[in-house]
Parts: sequence; C-alpha cells; structure tokens
Amino acid sequence: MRIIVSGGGTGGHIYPALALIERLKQVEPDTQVLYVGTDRGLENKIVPAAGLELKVLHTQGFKRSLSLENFKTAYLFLKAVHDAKKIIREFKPDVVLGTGGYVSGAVLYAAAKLHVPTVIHEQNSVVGITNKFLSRYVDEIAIAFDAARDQFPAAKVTMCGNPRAQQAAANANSDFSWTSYGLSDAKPVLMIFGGSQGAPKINASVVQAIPEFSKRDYQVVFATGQKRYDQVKEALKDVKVGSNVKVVPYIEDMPAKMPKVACLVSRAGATTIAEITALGIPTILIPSPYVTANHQVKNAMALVKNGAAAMITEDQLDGRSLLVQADRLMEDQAARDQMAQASKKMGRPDAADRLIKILYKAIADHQK
Ligand SMILES: CC(=O)N[C@H]1[C@@H](OP(=O)(O)OP(=O)(O)OC[C@H]2O[C@@H](n3ccc(=O)[nH]c3=O)[C@H](O)[C@@H]2O)O[C@H](CO)[C@@H](O)[C@@H]1O
Repeated sequence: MRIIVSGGGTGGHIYPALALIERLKQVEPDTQVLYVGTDRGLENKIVPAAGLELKVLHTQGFKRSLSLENFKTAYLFLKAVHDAKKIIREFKPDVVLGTGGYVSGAVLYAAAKLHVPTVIHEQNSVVGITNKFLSRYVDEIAIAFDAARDQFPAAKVTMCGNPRAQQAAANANSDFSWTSYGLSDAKPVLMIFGGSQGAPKINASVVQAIPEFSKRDYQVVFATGQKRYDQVKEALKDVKVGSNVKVVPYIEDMPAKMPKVACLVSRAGATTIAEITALGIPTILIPSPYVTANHQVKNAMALVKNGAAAMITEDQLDGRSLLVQADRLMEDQAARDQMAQASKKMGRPDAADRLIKILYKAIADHQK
C-alpha cells in the first residue's frame, strides 16, 4: 500500500499515526509511507526518529474569536492545500489518513478534492475542529470513543479505538530495564508526565512533592516536557533530589517502558488513555482544563466511573494532594491490581487492525 499520513502538533495526534504505520508494515511489508506534518510540531522530532520521510507544510490554527490573524490563517490554509496537492500528485498514494491537527485539515481536504480515498481518525470523545471540518469531505471516519459518533455523519463512522493501544499491548512483555535510568528493577516505579509537552501545574506540584518522594521506598520517573526542563531544573536547584527520583525532559519509546510502570500520573489525553487501558496501568489522571469543551475531563471520567483510574482536578492539584494519591496507590498492591483489571477491560488492543480494515474499505469503495 502507498499511504500518506498526516497528523501534527502534539504527540497525541502523531503516535497513533506511527502505531498504525508500524502495524501496516507488519501486515504489508512493502508499504510505502509519506508523513506530512507542520514545520513546528513535535512531528519534526518524532517522525524522523521513527525512520520515516517527513514533508512539512506551514499552517496555523484559527482563533476562536474574530481576529485579523484569521485572514493570515486562511491564506496559509489555501497555500498548504495547494502544496499538499503537489505532494499527493507526486507520491500517488492509494489512501490518505489524517489523525488530527491543523496540517491534516489541508492534506485531507486536498486529497478529497483530488478524489483520492480518505480516512480520518478521531482520538477524542469531543471531536477536534479539524476533523469536524473534514468530516464533510472524507470517505471514512474512525473513532475511539462512542461519544464521538453523533458528532459526525453517521454513515461514515466506524468504532476502531486508538492504534497506539495495539502497539502498547504488543509490547506488554517488554524487557526494558530501569537500570538505564540509574534505577532498580526491584522497586516499583511511579511515572509522571503532563501529556506530550508537559504541564506547568503538574511540574510545579511534582517539584513541591520531590522532597517527600525522595524519602519513599518506591521510585519516581518524572518527564517535564522538552521545553519546560530548564525551568524545572532551576526550580529544583536548592532541592535535594533523592537517587530514587529521576527528572528527564521527555521519555522516549513509551511502549517499551509503560509495561514496567507500577502506577502513572498523567494528563487525560486520549492517546495516553488508549495506552494505559491497553496495558491496564493504575493511573492518577489530572485532566487539562485548557482543552476544547473540557474533553480531558470527559476522557478521565470514563475511566474513573469504571474504577480504572483516580482523578485529581487541576484546581485541587498541589504537591500535597499529588503525594497523598500517589502514596495511596504505590503503597497498596491490592488497590493497584483492582484498578489494573478495571482499566484493562476498557482497552482496545486490536485498534490498528481495525483501522487498517477501514483503509482497505475506503480504497475498495473508490474502485467500485
Ligand atoms: C493540550 C492538548 O491539546 N492535548 C491534546 C493532545 O494531547 P497530547 O499530545 O499530550 O496527547 P496524549 O496524552 O493523547 O498523548 C501523549 C503521547 O505522548 C507520549 N509521551 C508523553 C510524554 C513523554 O515524555 N513521552 C511520550 O512518549 C504518551 O505516551 C502519549 O503517547 O492530543 C490528545 C489526542 O488528540 C488530546 O486528547 C489532548 O487533549
């Protein structure tokens, strides 16, 4: 299969695309892939690292309020559509897949106008602005939460889950060792990260809690987000950080490491949730209150209701509340086991295979 994949900006849109590609190459080893992203997003780091060719377009998001900047955005969109058409004509894909982010708006719109089969994947329960716009033009829409169904044209929608779940499940028996982080494999690890880019309030709370974490019998791996690392290091300059606590900018190859985590603290982004439920990882979710229609709270509540996660809302978050919840789980294996079981029941470990079927369907329907 020749496939163009486009999704950009944050890890939550990029990792599902990469997981799909990894699986597609297992099913069809001669698959040819071109990734189209923005010139600024995390894809510039993640996609080449995965050994894929990346072409970039310059786009930006529309402001919700009336703004002069929106004229520039509209111009950039039209230019990006024009450039995307050129890329599509040259690459001649059998199908184009969009996984969200502004750049996928231009690429999928261009593909639809060129009558190339198109599929979009929506990771969230509340549909993103780009996918909402594209839903009129594309052939097929794959969703990961039932709640997204009614927000799209019914005939195009198929439940599939998030391909990153299948990748996570496939790595469940990972042989990763925490010794590469200077930690022990004999003691449980609490992993903390605020989404793919880090989150200021989570970072500040972890900084407050570090003197106590440093006295615990468990270990802590804390990712600050690439751009926030220096700031956190500065805040920690007079704090004695125990040898059981590791502070890093970013955690690479998460599917290898997540199975080796006893408990996780994280934002409630859809892709993170797909990973933790695929593996059944006890998690304390801290939903971001800064996202469209508060969708992370909805993502989180779906798990909390089933006993699959605990939640701290951002307004209740500080070093103290974080520590209390973390201790409660890290010091109670039975509570962790119970949460793990409930979480795993919600996982969709065949999501990539389902998405591949949807790609085949879009291609076949065009050949009729
Ligand atoms: C602020 C914002 O707009 N967030 C959105 C964005 O979040 P964001 O990009 O943070 O999305 P997710 O939480 O869904 O995904 C984060 C991904 O990054 C990985 N990871 C994270 C930290 C790290 O150090 N290393 C690493 O590999 C995680 O394992 C996961 O695969 O996209 C998600 C999916 O569309 C949405 O649900 C989120 O609401």
